[in-house]
Amino acid sequence: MLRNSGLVNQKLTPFKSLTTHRLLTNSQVVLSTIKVQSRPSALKQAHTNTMSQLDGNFDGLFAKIDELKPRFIDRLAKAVAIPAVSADESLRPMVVKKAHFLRDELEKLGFQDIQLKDLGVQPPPVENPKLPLPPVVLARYGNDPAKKTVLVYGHYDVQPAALEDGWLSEPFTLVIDEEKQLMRARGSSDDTGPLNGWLNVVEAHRELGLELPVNLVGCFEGMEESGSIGLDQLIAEEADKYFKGVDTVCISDNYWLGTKKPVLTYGLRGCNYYQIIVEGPGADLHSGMFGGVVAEPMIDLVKIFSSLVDSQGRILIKGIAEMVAPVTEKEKELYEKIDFSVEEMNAASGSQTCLYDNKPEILMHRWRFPSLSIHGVEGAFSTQGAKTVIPSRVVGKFSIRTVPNIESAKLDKLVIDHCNEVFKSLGSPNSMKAELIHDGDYWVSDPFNASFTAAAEATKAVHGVEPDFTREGGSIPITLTFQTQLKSNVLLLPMGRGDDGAHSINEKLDISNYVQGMKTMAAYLHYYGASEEK
Ligand SMILES: NCC(=O)N[C@@H](Cc1c[nH]cn1)C(=O)O
Ligand SMILES: [Zn+2]
Ligand SMILES: [Zn+2]
Repeated sequence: MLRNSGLVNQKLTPFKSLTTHRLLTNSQVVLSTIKVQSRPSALKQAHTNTMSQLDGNFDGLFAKIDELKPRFIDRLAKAVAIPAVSADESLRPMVVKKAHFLRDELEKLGFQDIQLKDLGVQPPPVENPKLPLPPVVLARYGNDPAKKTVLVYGHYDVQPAALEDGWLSEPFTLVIDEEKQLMRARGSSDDTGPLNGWLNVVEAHRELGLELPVNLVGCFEGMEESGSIGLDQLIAEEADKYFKGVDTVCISDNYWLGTKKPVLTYGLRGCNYYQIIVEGPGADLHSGMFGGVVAEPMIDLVKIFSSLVDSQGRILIKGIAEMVAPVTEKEKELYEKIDFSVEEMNAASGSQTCLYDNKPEILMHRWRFPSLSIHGVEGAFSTQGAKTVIPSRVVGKFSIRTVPNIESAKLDKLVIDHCNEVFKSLGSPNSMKAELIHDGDYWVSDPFNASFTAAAEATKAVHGVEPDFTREGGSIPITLTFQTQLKSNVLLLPMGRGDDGAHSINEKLDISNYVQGMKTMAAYLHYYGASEEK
């Protein structure tokens, strides 16, 4: 269980919803009317039009985003209030409800061709074999052949959260901490805040009567936190249909490395998630009557767990290290230049538990080496007190973050064979099954393209500094699929900070990151729309 960070004496304001929204009607939307024969000359014309509307600076657009801040916070408050936890089967209706909320917001903002794509039922392993997957929400804004098309991806599902885990306030209520100028709620940073950012950018343009410089295609899923199940297939099916003509993909679903310097991200680790089911006695038993007499599933599980990884974070499963790409001399130079420190790492984890004492090693272990994490045990006693029970069935959960050049299928075999061997060596009469729950590939790309350049220019325009180019230790399973299926570049443009507490207790998004993030998104669209190449 995660512990309370100990923050006290804050000035807290539960966010009060605004009751009035002034929205533009469709007739107020300024869409380009340029009719074109050839794309390059049309693009040039379109660039001139959209950039000239801004007169070469973003002052008006940025001022509008500042002005609309209360409305944008209101939208976020409404969105995070829906507990769309994809990993909790009982909350699946809430995930679907949030898809409907998103659809309604898109409709109000004048998005077109809004579709809720049904992905069928969730494949095994799953408790309820009829559990429907939440829909993928597709929408477009503008369809002008003279403009470039940017696909923006986000996810509306969130990680689980419970007050008793140590949250300072109810996780599905947006709370504004006035003193720290931050918004706290599950999903504020990962990924409801950034997803809302795209909607807000469109709203700011509409309010100004300012044409969007690109066509936008929105692809918003509700299963990212559970492996993006079903989305690969949808992207393959829609590559030449809904997604036809997409020039680049922009994902805002990760974080700055630290708390001050904006970054653009060109790499992610993958994630293969496994479970180990150990079963024995027919029911949970009294340990006084059965302890020492029956084989305990929890004891077997702990033995297997301890064979996976050591306390220094070294993976003990044979054959994995051999698949990892060697570190090159040139690569080592990269890490020194990144703005980060051991202190920032410790501050983000709220502890002094870092396994490495220098920046390059921390970054390499976060970005380019695999890691194995043990997440929890289903079926085991986990609350306060001292219950003397022998659980009859336990399900252990762990995952491996993957990196170049780990082959996913080969990894699965190594992991499952390892678990089977260790269990066999225990000589236990219990039964054990190790299996993959879901997986998603790692992704590393070349950041030298028009989309990254536009994002770097946008960052400079908003923050006054050049961004660092970073990789990310987390995973966004669908990134590689977009790149391969749409044959396009993918840019990761993070909104939140490294200390946002995504997946942890007290997840937050600084109000400045929300606002500056939207300005960066908006400027990015303008720079990218005006760029000569894809
Ligand atoms: N913001 C990205 C993110 O949090 N991604 C998840 C994806 C995932 C993979 N398996 C389960 N969830 C992450 O944990 O990195
Ligand atoms: Zn996310
Ligand atoms: Zn996440």
